[in-house]
Amino acid sequence: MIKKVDHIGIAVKSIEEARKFYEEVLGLKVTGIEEVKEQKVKTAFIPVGDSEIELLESTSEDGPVAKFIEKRGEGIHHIALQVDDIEKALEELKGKGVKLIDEVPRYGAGGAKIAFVHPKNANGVLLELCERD
Ligand SMILES: C[C@@H](C(=O)O)C(=O)SCCNC(=O)CCNC(=O)[C@H](O)C(C)(C)COP(=O)(O)OP(=O)(O)OC[C@H]1O[C@@H](n2cnc3c(N)ncnc32)[C@H](O)[C@@H]1OP(=O)(O)O
Ligand SMILES: [Co+2]
Repeated sequence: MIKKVDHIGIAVKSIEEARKFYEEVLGLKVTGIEEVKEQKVKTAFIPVGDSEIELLESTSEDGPVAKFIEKRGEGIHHIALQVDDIEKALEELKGKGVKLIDEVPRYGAGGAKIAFVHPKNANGVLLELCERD
Protein backbone atom coordinates (compact mmCIF):
# COMPACT_ATOMS: atom_id res chain seq x y z
CA MET A 1 0.00 0.00 0.00
CA ILE A 2 2.90 2.41 0.76
CA LYS A 3 5.26 3.17 -2.12
CA LYS A 4 7.92 5.48 -0.70
CA VAL A 5 8.66 8.54 1.39
CA ASP A 6 7.12 11.26 -0.79
CA HIS A 7 8.41 14.20 1.22
CA ILE A 8 9.52 15.41 4.62
CA GLY A 9 7.79 18.60 5.76
CA ILE A 10 9.91 21.14 7.62
CA ALA A 11 8.28 24.07 9.42
CA VAL A 12 10.21 27.30 8.81
CA LYS A 13 9.57 30.93 9.68
CA SER A 14 10.58 32.14 6.23
CA ILE A 15 11.04 30.17 3.01
CA GLU A 16 13.18 32.97 1.57
CA GLU A 17 15.59 32.66 4.50
CA ALA A 18 15.48 28.86 4.85
CA ARG A 19 16.00 28.07 1.15
CA LYS A 20 19.46 29.66 1.27
CA PHE A 21 20.80 26.74 3.32
CA TYR A 22 19.34 24.11 0.99
CA GLU A 23 20.44 25.89 -2.20
CA GLU A 24 23.66 27.70 -1.34
CA VAL A 25 25.09 25.24 1.20
CA LEU A 26 23.65 21.86 0.17
CA GLY A 27 23.45 22.63 -3.54
CA LEU A 28 19.82 21.51 -3.90
CA LYS A 29 17.17 23.40 -5.89
CA VAL A 30 13.72 24.71 -5.03
CA THR A 31 11.60 23.60 -7.99
CA GLY A 32 8.29 25.18 -7.07
CA ILE A 33 6.69 27.51 -4.55
CA GLU A 34 2.95 27.18 -4.06
CA GLU A 35 0.40 28.45 -1.58
CA VAL A 36 -2.08 25.87 -0.26
CA LYS A 37 -4.82 28.07 1.21
CA GLU A 38 -6.76 25.27 2.88
CA GLN A 39 -3.68 24.36 4.97
CA LYS A 40 -2.72 28.02 5.59
CA VAL A 41 0.77 27.44 4.23
CA LYS A 42 3.15 28.40 1.50
CA THR A 43 5.26 25.43 0.37
CA ALA A 44 8.62 25.10 -1.38
CA PHE A 45 9.53 21.70 -2.82
CA ILE A 46 13.16 20.59 -3.05
CA PRO A 47 13.78 17.25 -4.80
CA VAL A 48 16.32 14.94 -3.17
CA GLY A 49 16.78 11.74 -5.18
CA ASP A 50 13.40 10.03 -5.37
CA SER A 51 11.88 12.05 -2.49
CA GLU A 52 11.51 15.71 -1.66
CA ILE A 53 11.89 18.16 1.19
CA GLU A 54 8.88 20.45 1.66
CA LEU A 55 9.59 23.76 3.38
CA LEU A 56 6.41 25.04 5.05
CA GLU A 57 5.84 28.69 5.94
CA SER A 58 2.60 29.67 7.63
CA THR A 59 0.35 32.21 5.94
CA SER A 60 -1.79 32.75 9.04
CA GLU A 61 -1.23 33.09 12.78
CA ASP A 62 -3.77 30.36 13.53
CA GLY A 63 -2.52 27.81 10.97
CA PRO A 64 -1.07 24.42 11.95
CA VAL A 65 2.48 25.41 11.01
CA ALA A 66 2.34 28.71 12.96
CA LYS A 67 1.06 26.82 16.02
CA PHE A 68 3.78 24.20 15.65
CA ILE A 69 6.58 26.81 15.47
CA GLU A 70 5.14 28.69 18.44
CA LYS A 71 5.17 25.53 20.57
CA ARG A 72 8.29 23.75 19.33
CA GLY A 73 10.24 26.10 17.10
CA GLU A 74 11.28 25.36 13.52
CA GLY A 75 11.90 21.72 12.65
CA ILE A 76 10.55 18.52 11.14
CA HIS A 77 6.78 18.83 11.01
CA HIS A 78 5.61 15.70 9.18
CA ILE A 79 6.61 12.74 7.04
CA ALA A 80 4.55 12.10 3.92
CA LEU A 81 4.17 8.55 2.62
CA GLN A 82 3.07 8.06 -0.95
CA VAL A 83 0.29 5.54 -1.53
CA ASP A 84 -1.25 4.39 -4.80
CA ASP A 85 -4.86 4.54 -3.59
CA ILE A 86 -5.46 7.00 -0.77
CA GLU A 87 -9.16 6.21 -0.23
CA LYS A 88 -8.30 2.53 0.16
CA ALA A 89 -5.39 3.33 2.48
CA LEU A 90 -7.65 5.49 4.69
CA GLU A 91 -10.31 2.76 4.83
CA GLU A 92 -7.69 0.22 5.81
CA LEU A 93 -6.20 2.40 8.55
CA LYS A 94 -9.65 3.28 9.88
CA GLY A 95 -10.47 -0.43 10.02
CA LYS A 96 -7.37 -0.92 12.15
CA GLY A 97 -8.57 1.71 14.61
CA VAL A 98 -6.13 4.45 13.58
CA LYS A 99 -7.18 8.02 14.44
CA LEU A 100 -7.36 9.97 11.21
CA ILE A 101 -7.29 13.77 11.06
CA ASP A 102 -8.78 13.63 7.56
CA GLU A 103 -11.23 10.82 6.79
CA VAL A 104 -11.67 12.20 3.30
CA PRO A 105 -8.67 13.36 1.24
CA ARG A 106 -8.01 17.05 0.67
CA TYR A 107 -5.86 18.64 -2.01
CA GLY A 108 -2.23 19.54 -1.30
CA ALA A 109 0.62 21.04 -3.28
CA GLY A 110 0.88 19.97 -6.91
CA GLY A 111 -2.75 18.78 -6.84
CA ALA A 112 -1.89 15.68 -4.78
CA LYS A 113 -4.62 14.06 -2.71
CA ILE A 114 -3.50 14.25 0.92
CA ALA A 115 -4.74 13.15 4.36
CA PHE A 116 -3.16 13.37 7.80
CA VAL A 117 -2.89 10.68 10.49
CA HIS A 118 -2.75 11.90 14.11
CA PRO A 119 0.75 11.91 15.67
CA LYS A 120 -0.56 9.95 18.68
CA ASN A 121 -0.72 6.88 16.38
CA ALA A 122 2.83 7.08 15.15
CA ASN A 123 5.09 7.65 18.15
CA GLY A 124 4.63 11.40 18.06
CA VAL A 125 5.16 11.77 14.30
CA LEU A 126 2.52 13.51 12.20
CA LEU A 127 2.05 11.35 9.08
CA GLU A 128 0.67 12.54 5.78
CA LEU A 129 -0.58 10.09 3.16
CA CYS A 130 -0.42 11.37 -0.37
CA GLU A 131 -1.39 10.13 -3.80
CA ARG A 132 -0.16 11.82 -6.94
CA ASP A 133 -0.37 10.88 -10.63
C1 LIG B 1 0.42 21.43 1.67
C2 LIG B 1 0.51 20.03 2.20
C3 LIG B 1 1.25 19.10 1.22
O1 LIG B 1 2.21 18.40 1.57
O2 LIG B 1 0.84 19.12 0.02
C4 LIG B 1 1.03 19.97 3.64
O3 LIG B 1 1.96 19.28 4.00
S1 LIG B 1 0.16 20.95 4.73
C5 LIG B 1 1.00 20.85 6.31
C6 LIG B 1 0.25 21.60 7.35
N1 LIG B 1 -1.05 20.98 7.63
C7 LIG B 1 -1.29 20.19 8.72
O4 LIG B 1 -0.42 19.97 9.57
C8 LIG B 1 -2.68 19.60 8.85
C9 LIG B 1 -2.78 18.50 9.86
N2 LIG B 1 -2.43 18.98 11.19
C10 LIG B 1 -3.38 19.14 12.17
O5 LIG B 1 -4.56 18.87 11.95
C11 LIG B 1 -2.91 19.66 13.49
O6 LIG B 1 -1.73 20.41 13.32
C12 LIG B 1 -2.71 18.57 14.55
C13 LIG B 1 -1.58 17.61 14.18
C14 LIG B 1 -4.02 17.78 14.79
C15 LIG B 1 -2.31 19.27 15.85
O7 LIG B 1 -3.24 20.26 16.09
P1 LIG B 1 -3.75 20.65 17.56
O8 LIG B 1 -4.60 21.86 17.46
O9 LIG B 1 -4.26 19.42 18.23
O10 LIG B 1 -2.37 21.11 18.14
P2 LIG B 1 -1.81 21.01 19.57
O11 LIG B 1 -0.70 21.96 19.53
O12 LIG B 1 -2.89 21.16 20.58
O13 LIG B 1 -1.22 19.53 19.59
C16 LIG B 1 -1.83 18.37 20.12
C17 LIG B 1 -0.72 17.35 20.33
O14 LIG B 1 -0.14 17.01 19.06
C18 LIG B 1 1.24 17.35 19.03
N3 LIG B 1 1.59 17.85 17.69
C19 LIG B 1 1.08 18.92 17.07
N4 LIG B 1 1.61 19.07 15.86
C20 LIG B 1 2.49 18.05 15.70
C21 LIG B 1 3.37 17.64 14.68
N5 LIG B 1 3.46 18.31 13.54
N6 LIG B 1 4.12 16.55 14.86
C22 LIG B 1 4.04 15.85 16.03
N7 LIG B 1 3.23 16.17 17.04
C23 LIG B 1 2.47 17.26 16.89
C24 LIG B 1 1.39 18.41 20.10
O15 LIG B 1 2.71 18.44 20.56
C25 LIG B 1 0.43 17.93 21.14
O16 LIG B 1 0.98 16.88 21.89
P3 LIG B 1 0.75 16.76 23.45
O17 LIG B 1 -0.74 16.54 23.59
O18 LIG B 1 1.58 15.58 23.83
O19 LIG B 1 1.23 18.07 23.99
CO1 LIG C 1 3.25 17.79 3.25
